[in-house]
Amino acid sequence: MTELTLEQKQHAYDELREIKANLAARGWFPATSGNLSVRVGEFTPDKFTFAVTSSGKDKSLQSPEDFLLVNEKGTPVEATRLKPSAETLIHCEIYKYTGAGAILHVHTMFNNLASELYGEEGFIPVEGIEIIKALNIWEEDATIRIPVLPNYADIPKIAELVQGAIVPRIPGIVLRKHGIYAWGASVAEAKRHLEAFEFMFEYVYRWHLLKK
Ligand SMILES: CSC[C@@H](O)[C@@H](O)C(=O)COP(=O)(O)O
Ligand SMILES: [Zn+2]
Repeated sequence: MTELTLEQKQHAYDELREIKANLAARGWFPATSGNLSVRVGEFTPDKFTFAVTSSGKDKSLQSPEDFLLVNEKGTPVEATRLKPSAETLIHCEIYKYTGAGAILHVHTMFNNLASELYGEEGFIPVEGIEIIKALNIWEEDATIRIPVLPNYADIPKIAELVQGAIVPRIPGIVLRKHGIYAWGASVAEAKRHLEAFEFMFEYVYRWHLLKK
């Protein structure tokens, strides 16, 4: 596998900086929550590198210590005192089993509420709303199920469940009362998917209240 160039690394950090500021402006990183990553360079399911947010940072602020490069095991590939996101192993599993190019994780009120509303079912059903097309699902009145996993404190225990939870046409997994991981081939695609999911969660929750 060829070495990453400085330009590749800088490009990944620039992309992360831009999407981080965009999502922060929406209030999608309350209380230091959330993490983001972009894959860099060559990919095989057993060997890849990605840039990820460092752990515990206020993601609404910018600093020179916001990102670092890690390998497919979530281990830093360069000497650094930065710690990768506590949830890096979940990113590792998503990359391994989807080959995605970028992953965005946010905690929002609506993803937490929807995850709890359907937590026992293990998926959030979304029926027939137009924005499903943003996931590249074009059939009329499509019904989709967004997977929900339990929110164990032990991240490796969650990571073990990721492979089995991935539904090929649904680029996202929700952790119950925690948040969503949305991915795509690029940052732009992951952002479109994330925005669509968040719209769906708000719809599902509000519709649930209206129906009563
Ligand atoms: C401060 S609550 C959020 C964390 O526990 C975690 O869920 C999270 O999303 C951010 O962790 P981080 O290690 O900064 O990537
Ligand atoms: Zn989180």
